[in-house]
Order: sequence, then structure tokens, then C-alpha cells
Amino acid sequence: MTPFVPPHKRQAWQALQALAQGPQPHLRELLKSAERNAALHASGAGISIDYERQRVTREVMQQLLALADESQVMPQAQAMFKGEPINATEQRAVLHVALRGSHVPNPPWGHEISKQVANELHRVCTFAEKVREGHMKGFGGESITDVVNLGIGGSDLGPRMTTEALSHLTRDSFKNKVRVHYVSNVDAWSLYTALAYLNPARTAFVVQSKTFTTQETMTLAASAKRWLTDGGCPADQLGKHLIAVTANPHISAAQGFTPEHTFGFWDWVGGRYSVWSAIGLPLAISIGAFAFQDMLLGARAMDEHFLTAPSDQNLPLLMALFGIWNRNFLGATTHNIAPYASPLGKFASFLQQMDMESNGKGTHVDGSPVEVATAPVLWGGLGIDGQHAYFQLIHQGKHLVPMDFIGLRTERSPLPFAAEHHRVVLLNMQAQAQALAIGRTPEETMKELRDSGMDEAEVQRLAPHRSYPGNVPSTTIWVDALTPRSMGALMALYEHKVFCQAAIWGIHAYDQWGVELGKKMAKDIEAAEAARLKA
Ligand SMILES: O=P(O)(O)OC[C@H]1O[C@H](O)[C@H](O)[C@@H](O)[C@@H]1O
Repeated sequence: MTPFVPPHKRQAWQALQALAQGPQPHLRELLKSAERNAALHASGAGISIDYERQRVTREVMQQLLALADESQVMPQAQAMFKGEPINATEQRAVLHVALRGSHVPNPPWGHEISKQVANELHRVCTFAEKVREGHMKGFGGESITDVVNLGIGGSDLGPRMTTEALSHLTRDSFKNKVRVHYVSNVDAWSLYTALAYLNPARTAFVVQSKTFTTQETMTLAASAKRWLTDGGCPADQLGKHLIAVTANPHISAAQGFTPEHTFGFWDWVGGRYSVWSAIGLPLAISIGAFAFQDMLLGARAMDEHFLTAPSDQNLPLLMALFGIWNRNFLGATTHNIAPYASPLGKFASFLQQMDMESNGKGTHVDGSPVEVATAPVLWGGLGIDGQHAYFQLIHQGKHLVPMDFIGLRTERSPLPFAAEHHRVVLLNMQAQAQALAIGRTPEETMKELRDSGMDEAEVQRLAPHRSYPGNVPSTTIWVDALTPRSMGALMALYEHKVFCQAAIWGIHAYDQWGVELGKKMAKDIEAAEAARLKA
């Protein structure tokens, strides 16, 4: 690879700047070309994207693709898949892709890693099935019926989000006798409300922490042990109720977690990319080992698509490029994620960590300051609910908010009238995308008001308030149906999008030094307080 050149010094970046400064056709104009619209679609791994509502002309697309080339995005991706230490500030490889590819012949990361991954995956899946079948017994010999996940950040958001997204698929499974709960916040109410109706004799805790030093999680774990002993569990039987998932098993072992209840992963798995590892254990308990492995296969399918699809058909790369165009050239400071499928209610929160903790950076890989914008503020939630809450700002406010609409082509809920609900959901999604794109001019608004019989003074008075500037860019992401496999592909799509953007911005996506200062200060305050009490 050639020496690092900051993004704004690259030829394609400058060409894009020139294009952005020139006259920009409104989406209303762009969308008039049926030929253009028909071309702006791509698909892979069971997912397709419609991007005719991005504010891109043919010239812009050409330069965006040239920027990806010039930024050596794909050689950088290959370096990641090969296990090169691309997380340079922590001197680590970044191999979450190996977690879903242990079955791949001749893996670029090597057979040894695949072997380790396959072994641990087998342990996780076997254990998850044992719990689901009621064979995990508590101190009184009763089956465990409730599993409480204690973890935060990457040790919470991935399994929590996917459990909500996928557990409805297994709700009727005769095998699953176990409920899974999540507690991330160290606020006592959070633990209290989770435990209020649980029976200590039938409850197990999965303490998930890559480091096993996170203060919030360790505080929760200590209280969980206390709750178990207060509930009658003899101290020497606590191990029956405690499971550790960590990359630091020597720390969990020192705290009394047994080897058979300890599941490992590796320092080359970033916390926010760890749901594919043993961190997925509560999810596997919730949806079953087969479904969990299916999710891994879906992610692997997206990995293959990412590595092999041509640039102009490559979903993660295209989404990264639209993000760059909107952020760096059209000046959008935020980005909204709007799933139109209620099981995806936590998807935006999950992506917030993935995107903002990865790419909220201000230093280039060579240590120089970044002079262009990096990750936008990513936010969102279920589109249907957003329409009746904050979409007002997106339609008429002063922020430019590019959107990802996420829709399901088929919906499989067992309600007999589900098709009617799905129809309403999708027509709303399509209407919002189109309304945001084309808007409504004051002239069109006046005509509509006059046609409704309104008197002219009222038409003049109201038309400015009832017009819509439009020109809000969006991508519509279509998922065939919500299954473990498509979920895996969707998550991996965003993971690689984040990777591509970091590769273009020339930043490290896999460290998170920004979160450390506050942690250190909390420790300093704690130490000062302890010293004051001692004095
Ligand atoms: O899994 P743990 O080591 O407990 O870390 C939990 C979380 O806390 C950290 O502060 C990081 O910001 C996150 O990336 C991480 O996922």
C-alpha cells in the first residue's frame, strides 16, 4: 500500500468538492429520469438497496467510486480479513469476520483461528441447548428458567437487540423453557426491576465483559451474587448460577467463575463487533443454537458479498459512499436509521455504538489531525413511531437528515390479518421516502389548497407553512424477511459500511480511546473519596 494521504488531498475528493460547489439538481429533478432510477439498485446476501433517492448524479457516483479506489478501501479490507494488526493503537488484529467463517476452506486469517473459533462456538451452542432444555440446575436442583445478562456496550447491545429482533421466531418453540433478560445500567432500579419477579433458585446470570474490569458490570455482578445468597443459595453453590463470557478468563476465574461456565473470546474481537462470539450466548439461549448459527451464516454471506462484489454493486461500499457524500460534501451532521419492522426497535441503538464509537474520531492513522468531518450523529428508531414524533424536523426543520429506511418484503407474524398491517407499514415507508425526496413547492401547495376550496387570503397565509423543501436523501434497504440469516447479513452490512468509511477518512475504527478519560476520572474521584474517608 502507498503512504497515507489525508482524504481531502485525494484527487477524487477534490473533484467531489468541485461537484458539490456546482449547481446541484434537486431530487425532484433527478427522480424524473426513469433510466437513472432503474440503475440505482444493488443487492447481495438477501438484501437489496434502492438508492435513487440519494442526491447523486452519474458524475458524483463516478467520483465516489474513484475515491474508494484511491483510498484503497478493498486492499484495506483484505488486510483486515488476513488478520493484519489494523487496530494499530492497540496493536491488534480485527477479526470478527473469522467468528462467522470458521467453516470456510482456506480462511485468510488461518486455520488455527478457525479451529479456536469452531471449538468455542461448539461449547456455546451445546451449553445454550442444555439451558434451553432445562438441564441447567440451580442450588436446589430445580431447572434454571431465567437467565439475566449483565453487561454493557458491546456486551449488551448486540445480544439484546438481536434477542428482541429474533426471539418472536422461537416463541412457540417447545424446547425453550427459558426467558432471557438484559440489565446494562448500574442504576439499582434497573437490576431491581429485572429481578423483582424472579426466583433465585431458578435464575442464572451471564456476566459478559470483554475486559472483566468494567465497573458497572462488576458492580451488577457483585449485587447478583448477594441477591442469590440472600435468596438461599449457599456460597459454595454460587458457581451453579454464574456464567462468565470474557476475553480475560484469568480475572473471572479469580472471582470464582468455574471453567465449565466460562466462555472465551479473543482480543481481536472488538466489543461492539462481538455478538458473533460467545457474547452471543444469551441470544443463543433465547433463539436456539441453530438459529444463532444461521445468523452467523447470514453475516458470512455479507462478508463474501463485500469481498467479491464489484464496487458499483457492493452494498457496504455504496452505503459508505452515500454517507461520505452526505456528510462531507452536502454538510449533513446527523443520520437517521428508520426501520419499518417493530422487531428492529433496538437496531438504531445498536448501530449508534457500532458507528459512533468506531468512527467518532479526530486523528488520522498517521497521527495527524483530521481536517474533514467524520461520523455523523447517528440516531433513529422505528419509522412509523418517528413519523408521529420527530419526522416534522426532518421534513421542515433546518437540519439535513439523510435517512436509511429499512423494510421487510415479507412479514410472517401469525396474526391472520398481518398482511393488512404490513401493507400499511410499507405504504407509509414508501410515502415518507418520496415526500422527503420531492417535497412540495409553494406553488404546488397553493394549487392544492385552492383546489380544496380555501379562500385566497388563507391560501396565501398558509402556503409557506404547508410547503416542504424536500431534497432529503435516503436509501431504502429491503430485507426479504426477518430471519436469523437476514439479521446477520443486515448487521454485517453496517459493520462493513463503518469499515469503508474509516478507510476513506483514514481513521482507526477499532479503538475507542475517547471513552477512557471519563473512566479514569471516575476512578480518580473514587480514590480521592476513599482517601478522604480514611483521613
Ligand atoms: O465488555 P466490556 O469490557 O465490559 O466493555 C463494555 C464496553 O465498555 C467500554 O467502555 C467500551 O466503550 C465499549 O466498547 C465496550 O463494549
